[in-house]
Amino acid sequence: MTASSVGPLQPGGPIVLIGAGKMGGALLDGWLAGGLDPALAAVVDPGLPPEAAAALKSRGVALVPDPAAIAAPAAVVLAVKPQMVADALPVAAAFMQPGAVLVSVLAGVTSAKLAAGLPAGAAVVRAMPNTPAAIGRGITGAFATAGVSAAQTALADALLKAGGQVEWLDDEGLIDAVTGVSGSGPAYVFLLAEALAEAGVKAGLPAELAARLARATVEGAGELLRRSPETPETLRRNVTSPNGTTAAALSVLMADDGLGALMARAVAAAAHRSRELAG
Ligand SMILES: NC(=O)C1=CN([C@@H]2O[C@H](COP(=O)(O)OP(=O)(O)OC[C@H]3O[C@@H](n4cnc5c(N)ncnc54)[C@H](O)[C@@H]3O)[C@@H](O)[C@H]2O)C=CC1
Ligand SMILES: O=C(O)[C@@H]1CCC=N1
Repeated sequence: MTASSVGPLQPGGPIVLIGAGKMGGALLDGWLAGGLDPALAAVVDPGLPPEAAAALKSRGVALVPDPAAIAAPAAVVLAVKPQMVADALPVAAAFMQPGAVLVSVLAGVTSAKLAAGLPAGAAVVRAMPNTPAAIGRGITGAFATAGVSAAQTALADALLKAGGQVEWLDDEGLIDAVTGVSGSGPAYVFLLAEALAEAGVKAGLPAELAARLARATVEGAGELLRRSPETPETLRRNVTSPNGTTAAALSVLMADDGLGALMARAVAAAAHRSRELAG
């Protein structure tokens, strides 16, 4: 498993996005911000709110219900809910002309299940991004099936990298754990901000002040982690005076039944659900 190299976003043909909700929309934003010609982006999403559809059109992105309207797509990106895959996969299949690569971001839906609904021999990449992709700060785990060419892998890499870092996986089975760590992970961090604010209220702070303190603390710690060469452990130790206040808090959080055990259970539950969604 290696981090991929940086490559320019040169699709060499239209990119069809099926499902432009939170994740698909974040990816599309990344492609456009990364310089993708809007004329090369097409969206299929019958459920898009009118204002979202109008915003796409005003950016020059076509809403395309008809596969015949798109000549030789380079990639078809599938970003509907896993529960909608039976409806959306035939739509994707209709756009999958020879040479196109399907990139799926669906949690739990295996490449074998995707391939079974596509033209024989279709190239499939299974990916698990996360919502910080909306600001180019996401991280994606991706797996390319055997039929994906080097050029198609490079295109998928460039499309996913528009949302941040990409880690290519040698084993599709790792995607369930990737989902538990980074796919779902932003929610854990947002929950930390919520829980810290609630704890502040319980400790006597006004709610709005507690929310501001908690939010800025999560933001600041995340940014420090980003900019510092130090490990999370060293940064944690830097906060912790011997026998001080942080040590008192960490004796709770790092107890045997503390955050480590809780996080392990949470990630295992997400990975288990990902395997369940695979059916
Ligand atoms: N939201 C997240 O943090 C992440 C989501 N994912 C995956 O991304 C996928 C989408 O999730 P969200 O964006 O959160 O959901 P969402 O509900 O925001 O977006 C799904 C979109 O698909 C559209 N859609 C439904 N049926 C369709 C069809 N037959 N044809 C075309 N479009 C159709 C809906 O109108 C909607 O706009 C899921 O499979 C999820 O597992 C992956 C990583 C992170
Ligand atoms: O909750 C979910 O199922 C999706 C996949 C990872 C993040 N959101």
